[in-house]
Amino acid sequence: MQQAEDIKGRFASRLKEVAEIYQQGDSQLALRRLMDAAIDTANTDIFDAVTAHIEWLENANPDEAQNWETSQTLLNRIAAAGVAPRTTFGERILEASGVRKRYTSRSFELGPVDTVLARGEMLGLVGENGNGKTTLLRILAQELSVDEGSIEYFLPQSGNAYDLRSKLAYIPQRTPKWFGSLMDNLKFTLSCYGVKGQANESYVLMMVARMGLWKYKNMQWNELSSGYKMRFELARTFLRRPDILLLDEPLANLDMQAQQTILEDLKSLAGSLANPIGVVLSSQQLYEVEKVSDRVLFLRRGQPLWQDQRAADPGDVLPPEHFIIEFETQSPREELQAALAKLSVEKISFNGGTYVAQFPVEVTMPAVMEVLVSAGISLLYIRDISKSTRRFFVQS
Ligand SMILES: Nc1ncnc2c1ncn2[C@@H]1O[C@H](COP(=O)(O)OP(=O)(O)OP(=O)(O)O)[C@@H](O)[C@H]1O
Repeated sequence: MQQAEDIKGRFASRLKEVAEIYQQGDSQLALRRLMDAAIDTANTDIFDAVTAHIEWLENANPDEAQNWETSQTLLNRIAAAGVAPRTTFGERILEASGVRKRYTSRSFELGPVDTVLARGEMLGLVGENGNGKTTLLRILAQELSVDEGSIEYFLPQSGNAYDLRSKLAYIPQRTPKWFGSLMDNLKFTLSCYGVKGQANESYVLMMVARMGLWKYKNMQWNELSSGYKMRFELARTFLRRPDILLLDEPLANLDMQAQQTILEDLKSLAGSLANPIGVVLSSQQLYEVEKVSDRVLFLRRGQPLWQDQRAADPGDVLPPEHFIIEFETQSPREELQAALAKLSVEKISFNGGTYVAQFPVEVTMPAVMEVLVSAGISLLYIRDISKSTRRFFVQS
């Protein structure tokens, strides 16, 4: 009961947030958030109203005021329809303990990996090529067996291996080619779950709109770019309503803008109020993944390093022990060392074109900037990586 009241309150505040985003003038983002709320209603009349709105936006090219007026009516309808939660946000759905896998032919060993995943949570798996990300994802997807350790899934009605597999969605790095139109493929997927007729059409169109595929709905596989192929895979996967989504390098071949949009979309779809899911995604795009993930696991030569190595539970985030920056400069190294010595620099290393400097934890970015500027050192780039798993990349 308490949970239902809580979700009602959160739904209302999400709708309020959408209205605020419209008023701030970011109508693209507002529309995506409006669609997330619409999907949470699980109401096909609402889906039809939203897709009619998308069609109108495409054809009528309204100004901001007209757009806001019709969007507001839609928001009121979504508020009246309400949210129908199917699962509980935040409950633990996966627990891996002491997972190990060996490939003796390559003398590669993964693990031991211990981790947990909750509904609505995103776990980022980062590391350079060949460090075991795909192996771990495939183990979590039940595609590979473990040599040691165990994985427990806490999912309803997943008593046998087939039921469990239907609740886990794994999107590999290279997805297979499909035939026919994008729309027909999505309709077929949904019909396999027993959704037929008008309800099928309404739900698929809603998902097509949400994933930014509206203009591409009649296109075929070879007419879509890598980014839109990934969007199609995500649409198809979300129609299956998995409990756990495992994605291998979904950002590969995408430009920066497309990477950001996919990550934000994943985050908000995972955090759905009606149907929150757990997401694990692997990537080499460390900063982008860190921005949206609740936790990050860094893999180096199969060994897991958590964002916070001192935490008893991988979910805990403790304050950093050092202040660490990464930067680029063309100034001489001696000048740099002399300037940073004023802040009791503990370590300076040069790694792949960038410097990394470690200081006592009380040092701040403005203090660093001040000593560098007064020593006449010009910077090409600077970033605080005290909390980032980037510090593991540079310590190897
Ligand atoms: N089926 C297999 N048999 C033997 N060795 C394998 C197998 N699959 C992967 N490996 C090896 O295990 C190591 C980890 O590979 P994995 O694909 O898990 O890493 P990754 O971090 O996902 O890298 P990538 O992004 O390149 O896939 C690599 O050395 C790889 O060559």
